[in-house]
Amino acid sequence: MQSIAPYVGSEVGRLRQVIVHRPGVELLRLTPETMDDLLFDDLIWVRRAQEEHDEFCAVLAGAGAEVLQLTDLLRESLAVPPARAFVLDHAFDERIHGPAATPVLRATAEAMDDAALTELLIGGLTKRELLELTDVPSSVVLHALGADDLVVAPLPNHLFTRDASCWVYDGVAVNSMRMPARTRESVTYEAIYRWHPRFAGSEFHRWSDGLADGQATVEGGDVLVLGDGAVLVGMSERTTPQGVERLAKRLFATGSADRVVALALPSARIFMHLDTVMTMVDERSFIKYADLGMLPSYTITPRDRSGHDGRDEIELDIADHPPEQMHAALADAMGLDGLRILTAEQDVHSAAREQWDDGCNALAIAPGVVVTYDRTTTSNTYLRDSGFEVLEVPGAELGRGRGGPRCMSCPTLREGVRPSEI
Ligand SMILES: NC(=O)NCCC[C@H](N)C(=O)O
Repeated sequence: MQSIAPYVGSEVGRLRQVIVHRPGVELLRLTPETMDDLLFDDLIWVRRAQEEHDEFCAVLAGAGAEVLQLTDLLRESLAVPPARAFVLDHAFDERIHGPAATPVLRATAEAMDDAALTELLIGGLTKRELLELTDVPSSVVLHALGADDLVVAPLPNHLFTRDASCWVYDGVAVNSMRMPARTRESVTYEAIYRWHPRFAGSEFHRWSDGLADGQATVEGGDVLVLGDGAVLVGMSERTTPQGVERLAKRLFATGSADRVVALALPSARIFMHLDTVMTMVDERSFIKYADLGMLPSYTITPRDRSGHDGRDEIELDIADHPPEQMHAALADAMGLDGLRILTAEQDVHSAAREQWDDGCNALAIAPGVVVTYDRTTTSNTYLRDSGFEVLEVPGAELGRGRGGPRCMSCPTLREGVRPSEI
């Protein structure tokens, strides 16, 4: 097993290792009644989504990246007794399942082998399935559920491995998630990074405390590792100023970064994460949704630390930038004279449709080489005409969860770039 320490030095450097999640039984739990709460806009044809995802993985592997499946990592982590205990402690909760059902659920799960437990944790469990496994004492919570209602919620958004954890330089944020449907995803990553043999033996920093962070939510779709000590964070529907502040302080305390640009996005589902409207495609270029416009931003830097020590002592300097300075502020943080902003010319309806279909959610696998969905034809053609290599993957089914190639990838090893030398 490879034991190179995880490190993500940039947004666009060569991708060496990445965590993905092949969609599975959890997507079969979506129904017209549950899909809204589970943050999907439509039901998925799961077999086709799996084929699409397999093509996505083949493109990443073909480009030289080691592709790690989240399911494998979780299953292998569960073989480590403290990881198993941690996951069981966090998956079943009296506040959700009630005091009568919780110990029974936990004991039922504890008796499962690692593969079955992995499927339960990601795929969820209905009352009928539970009753096939065990006798349940009188539980008002279970009594009130229909036979096919879910007792343990599925995690269909694990498909978007980017969000619940993100690596920034030599550390990882296991994120506190904004939406209830996604909070348990952080438990999976905690187990993997703390106990999976691939990660447990490596030294890396922690940029957040995941489940304990409460309102200080950050989601990886809002975090862009610009390279050379700079980070861009979208304050969005999902990422709060509290989360940005904690991330900045921790990054500065270790010296892993010294510039964080926070961009104030509108709080709306179409702009749910920064990477749904703006992604980096080479060392100085960003693809940007036409209707995003110019937004206010702040550049956060560490104040001179003389006289202080210890990470809690880090103080921040915050420089405000009005909307018209958005690109200049970003370029400045990157040590560049200017940025190349790529926005395809198309009518407003077509632009809105392509954004919704993740046309801006490009995953760079090397500078100037990006993976996108095939359906965003205008954006893809525009990128090619602008000199980029575009590797298309099918997204007819995967796209219904509102995430594209960047959302579906959590890089764990990626080379750095030095924008200031471009
Ligand atoms: N980075 C991303 O934009 N991820 C896509 C997340 C989609 C998911 N259905 C969600 O609403 O959280």
